Amino acid sequence: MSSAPRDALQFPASDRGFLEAHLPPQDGSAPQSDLPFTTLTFATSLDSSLALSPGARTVLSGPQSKAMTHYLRSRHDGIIIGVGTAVADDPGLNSRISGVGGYGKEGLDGQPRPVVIDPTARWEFSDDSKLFQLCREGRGLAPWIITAVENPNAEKQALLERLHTGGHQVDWPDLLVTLKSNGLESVMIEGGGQIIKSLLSPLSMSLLDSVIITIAPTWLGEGGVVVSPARRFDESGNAISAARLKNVKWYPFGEDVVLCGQIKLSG
Ligand SMILES: NC(=O)C1=CN([C@@H]2O[C@H](COP(=O)(O)OP(=O)(O)OC[C@H]3O[C@@H](n4cnc5c(N)ncnc54)[C@H](OP(=O)(O)O)[C@@H]3O)[C@@H](O)[C@H]2O)C=CC1
Ligand SMILES: Nc1nc(O)c(N)c(N[C@@H]2O[C@H](COP(=O)(O)O)[C@@H](O)[C@H]2O)n1
Repeated sequence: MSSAPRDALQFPASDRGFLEAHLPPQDGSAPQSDLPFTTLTFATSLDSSLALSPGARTVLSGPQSKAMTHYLRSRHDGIIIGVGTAVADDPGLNSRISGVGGYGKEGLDGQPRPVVIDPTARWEFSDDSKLFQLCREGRGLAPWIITAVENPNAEKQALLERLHTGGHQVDWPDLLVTLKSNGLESVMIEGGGQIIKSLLSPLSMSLLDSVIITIAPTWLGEGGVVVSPARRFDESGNAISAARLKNVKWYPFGEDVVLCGQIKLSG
């Protein structure tokens, strides 16, 4: 066993139990599907903001819920973010839980595959980008980038055309099926605001198996990156809620509260 890097996080077994019902099953009991087990997870303020402004990396999670997020990362095969998040945060997107590959264990076992949705290839990554540093240091997997490149080969072009349904909107079912067929049995989607809004649309929300949200006891104030799905209306034109959770459980976690549930699809 190699020694754990200094940024290794502890997430004790006593804290793991409550999450189990909300995570991809480990015992092979997942139903047969072309889709991966998909978890939407992010941290929000009391005024539903993910960050102080679109370009600002903002700490919301306290130490325990941050460790929880890293544990969630170790329990999924992939992490999806939008290019806005990649540009704003220069994120690492690895799991820094002690005992995971690269963190006290040889190899990269338990490390999720970072997947960046970047339709116009505007993320200007370099050797210094955190994702690439971690990969070189054996502490994370190399990212996959879902993009439209200028001169793709025929196979890649066909894939991109299938995934993009017009504008820059990814076709979520196609993307998820493609990720599963490339070996990702489970994915967690971290954000940011636009990606979450798109997933919570009526056409996409049924793709979510689990929702795990950290709520931090702070208001970020006006101008934040707000999570607010598009308004929905009933047949009479009256506004109805855009999305709602069922089977809800709340867990106090340090100063934060972690909300777990599933998307309620009807009623
Ligand atoms: N607190 C938390 O847990 C988290 C916070 N964040 C924060 O969120 C902020 C970033 O959020 P935001 O600015 O909304 O950016 P996003 O990460 O949501 O990325 C937005 C971009 O992704 C592309 N995109 C969005 N939706 C789709 C879609 N349906 N199909 C295809 N491409 C799509 C578009 O790229 P293009 O315009 O090029 O077409 C869009 O501009 C950052 O400040 C980050 O810190 C992020 C994750 C988690
Ligand atoms: N769970 C959670 N809590 C917060 O307070 C956050 N700001 C985020 N952000 C997400 O984590 C990414 C950064 O990850 P690394 O620490 O660099 O690995 C960031 O890009 C968001 O996706 N999440």
